[in-house]
Amino acid sequence: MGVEVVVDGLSKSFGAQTIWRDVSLTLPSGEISVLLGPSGTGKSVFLKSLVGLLKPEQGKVVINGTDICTCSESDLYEVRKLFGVLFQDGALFGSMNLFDNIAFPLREHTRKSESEVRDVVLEKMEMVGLIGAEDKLPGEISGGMRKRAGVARALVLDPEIILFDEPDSGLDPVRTALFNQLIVDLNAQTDATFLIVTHDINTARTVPDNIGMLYRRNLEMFGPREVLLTSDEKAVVQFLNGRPDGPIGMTEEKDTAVVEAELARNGEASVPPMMPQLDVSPGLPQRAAVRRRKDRVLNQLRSLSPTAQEEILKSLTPEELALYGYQTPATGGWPQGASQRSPQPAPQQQPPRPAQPSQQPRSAPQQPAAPPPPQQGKPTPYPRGQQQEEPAWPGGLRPEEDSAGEPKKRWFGRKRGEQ
Ligand SMILES: Nc1ncnc2c1ncn2[C@@H]1O[C@H](COP(=O)(O)OP(=O)(O)OP(=O)(O)O)[C@@H](O)[C@H]1O
Repeated sequence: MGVEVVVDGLSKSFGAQTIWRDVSLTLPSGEISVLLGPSGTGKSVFLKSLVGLLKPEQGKVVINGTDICTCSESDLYEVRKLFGVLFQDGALFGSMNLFDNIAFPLREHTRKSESEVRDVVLEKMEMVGLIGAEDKLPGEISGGMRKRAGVARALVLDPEIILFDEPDSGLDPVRTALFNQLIVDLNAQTDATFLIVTHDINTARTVPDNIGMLYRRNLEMFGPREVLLTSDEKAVVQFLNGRPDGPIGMTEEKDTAVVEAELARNGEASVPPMMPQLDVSPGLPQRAAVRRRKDRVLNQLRSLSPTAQEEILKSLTPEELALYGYQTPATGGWPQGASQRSPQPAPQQQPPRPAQPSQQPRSAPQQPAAPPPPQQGKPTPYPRGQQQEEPAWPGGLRPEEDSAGEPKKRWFGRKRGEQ
């Protein structure tokens, strides 16, 4: 299983230019996260900071207990071995064929024999659908194939964290959709922690488990996909709809009065409806992260926005609803923010392993409504150590204590300006 990446209070500037400040988020183990944001908001700078290529002035990036912002060079070298990175253009050596490009990290960083190198390279080329193209030069293949070769090279050292910097750049919509499928399939096969930086709205809507957005030098929000994809924040709605009218301008954010005038003239856009998350391709193992995520998100459900709660509950099968102790009201509709927990404790049994439970929103089962139960702890179906109930929305902030015992905010649903 991939490792968790904990980012805490990270700030980065270049001279007088603040790129972003006080960024805190956790990339959950083995899950797919997407980082959105208008051009120039520092997404690539963020990726480089995660691998220690850039040094933020403040904050921590903790991976396997090591803060890579302050650790020694030798510790940083060790932590970097956990990463695979897909750069925008694949970053292949133009004079080497694909086989040698993909073999390069193995020959540089391991003592594998040539026959072992061959086995690994062919295995990874097969995973990305490039078998048969071993002898091609990067200049002889399409942009999509170059990206897949870049992914194969990122995979050869069996990384636990994989970063994708705009995997859709330069790809047509069909190739982008195919690449998105590849990302989901690779996540199922590796169970590594994925972070994707993208501008592609379809990618954001169909691939990740979690989404964040950088905007106005802040992490506007980060959390389960349902939070951002149902958000009515003006910048998020503008971004998801790809509209010119809204607070995001050409270079900087626009004046409030200009935004108001634009929205009054053109009408406010609404949040596009949720799309189902992509399923893995037939014949591949299910993503182990789906089950872990469900357990994690259901544990913090009450801290999320009402619309996100509703979407998350709609994605559960009736069996899962019962297992987690929720049931739908008789109307079949979800009350705003009142995800109802069944008064009956969920049975202690192995959870079902549905084929791909979160793929299609399921129609709400028609059951009698349960009265709102007293809030009480309930064993999780997928226990992973001590987990705590989250505070109820609004705010959605995840209180923790810092070393001075003061409450500290991290993670989900954090909005600009909220303390
Ligand atoms: N090494 C550097 N030195 C100085 N400024 C830099 C450096 N790297 C990035 N920047 C600046 O940081 C800002 C954010 O750049 P970055 O490439 O991270 O944005 P981005 O969100 O990835 O943009 P895009 O979506 O267009 O790729 C830009 O203003 C850029 O000029």
